[in-house]
Amino acid sequence: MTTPAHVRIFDTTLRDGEQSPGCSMSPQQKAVMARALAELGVDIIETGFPASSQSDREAAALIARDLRETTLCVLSRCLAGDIEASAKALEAAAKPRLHVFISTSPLHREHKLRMSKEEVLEATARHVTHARRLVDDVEFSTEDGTRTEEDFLAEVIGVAIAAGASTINVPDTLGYTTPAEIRALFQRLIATVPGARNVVFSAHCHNDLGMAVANSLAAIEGGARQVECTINGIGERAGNCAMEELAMAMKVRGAYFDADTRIDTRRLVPTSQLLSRLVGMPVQRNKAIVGANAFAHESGIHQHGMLRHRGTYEIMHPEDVGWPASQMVLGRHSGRAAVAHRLESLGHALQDEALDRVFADFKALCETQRVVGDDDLHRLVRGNDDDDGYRLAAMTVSDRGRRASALIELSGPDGAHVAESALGDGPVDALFAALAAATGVDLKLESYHVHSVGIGNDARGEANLSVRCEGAEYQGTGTSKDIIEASALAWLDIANRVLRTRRPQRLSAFA
Ligand SMILES: CC(=O)SCCNC(=O)CCNC(=O)[C@H](O)C(C)(C)COP(=O)(O)OP(=O)(O)OC[C@H]1O[C@@H](n2cnc3c(N)ncnc32)[C@H](O)[C@@H]1OP(=O)(O)O
Ligand SMILES: CC(C)C(=O)C(=O)O
Repeated sequence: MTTPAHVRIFDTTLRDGEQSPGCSMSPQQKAVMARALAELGVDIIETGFPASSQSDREAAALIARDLRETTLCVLSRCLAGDIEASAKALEAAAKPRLHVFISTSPLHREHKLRMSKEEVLEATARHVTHARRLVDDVEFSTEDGTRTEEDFLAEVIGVAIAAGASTINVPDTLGYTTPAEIRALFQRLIATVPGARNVVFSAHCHNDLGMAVANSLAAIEGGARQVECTINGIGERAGNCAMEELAMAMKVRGAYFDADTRIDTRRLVPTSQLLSRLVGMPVQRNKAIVGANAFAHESGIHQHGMLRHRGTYEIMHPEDVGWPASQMVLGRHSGRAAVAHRLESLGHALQDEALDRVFADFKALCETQRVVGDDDLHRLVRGNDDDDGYRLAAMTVSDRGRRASALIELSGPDGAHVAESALGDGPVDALFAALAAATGVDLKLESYHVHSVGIGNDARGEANLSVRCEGAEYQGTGTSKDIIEASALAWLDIANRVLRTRRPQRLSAFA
């Protein structure tokens, strides 16, 4: 048995990731993120581009004081001023790396740099040599390398190695290559460039065609022993190779790649969530590994399989990436097995006709409600002898003046009416405050989206809320021609469920 090759994880969330529009971080935010990345087990952290801003210089210094075990890297163009600014920013680092890059492709040479091949070769030799005089560990990148003539790419890399670079990064800057191409490119470069076997080859793949992770894995197959990636795949345009996906692919398919990383995969979800909070960019629910749906199962056939053996529909354990557990979400696609299982775990061991009746009611409820929660199931077991909670009777929302105001009237559970008004920072804020005052339910809003469903005259606004209340998470939906009313209905959808959970549960007629 061979020992799996170690692939270094070079995290560029704080440099290329930060180039994602709207994702700039302050030096303090970067320091928090850098610590999380070190705890995650990354080998190298690229903290920024010192020549570009005071913030990047401060971040490099702040992180250098804090992290003594991780290699800290900063980026520079082939310009003496950039390299000097980078070396200065790295002064406090225990393990500094200076990263120098230049474009090599014909398009970039001609239109961007306006340099000939000879000038690119000369700049590479001069600036890598300069960087090496200041810092021992120098990485060199051939920007747009995968769109470069291969013989010229090999020549530039040879010059960089001769000048002292110990890591050679070949970026797929535009996310243009394919797995087969990049695998073969790395194999040929490593086999033919003089000195290539004495340095570490690195891949830096962008996601313009959605292939960044596949291309990075293929580069590893081709001999790359460093991969540059970001948390949540953030980065320029469609982003960079997503570290969580790469690390889990290498863990789950370890035998196939015969290579591993030092990533503590149980920290992937917390680190992803930290970044999402720091840059204010939510992770899409269906994102592999770290998306909220990555281990959630809704359809009956899958839930039935999962109940028999989780391996039927899961290739990894949610706990291994930092989620507490898999989720069985009950909705329109769920079947009897999952509903019966959930009912049983709630103390309602129903069978035969009793289960048939509750399951039929469950399916009917799913026609109007996307997700059916435990309180809904309790209610279905009891039969619909209960009231349906608060209903919206009237609503006036005004956004004139300095603060918005809302006046709402609800018909209450016992037929009584309740009216409340409130001010807020905007119409929805005022509306939710009035609803909270009227129902006595305090919902902590986590996300709020409104979108249109249907087309033409049939179009309606659908509001989706995610909230926390009394230690539990809830999702609510409301639909109306008026998006403010849809928001009120979504809010009441949740509040009524919260109120039901507060009532003592009556014994099930069927249990
Ligand atoms: C693929 C990548 O991710 S590359 C890294 C991208 N990151 C950044 O751009 C960091 C943020 N950038 C900045 O703050 C600014 O662009 C700065 C400070 C770097 C430069 O600002 P400015 O001096 O105003 O230049 P500007 O951004 O307009 O143009 C870039 C210049 O760098 C030159 N350049 C680009 N890459 C390189 C390189 N690798 N080596 C040498 N020069 C380069 C361009 O040719 C252009 O030069 P010119 O002004 O003489 O035509
Ligand atoms: C500068 C290099 C490493 C880069 O970010 C790219 O080419 O995408």
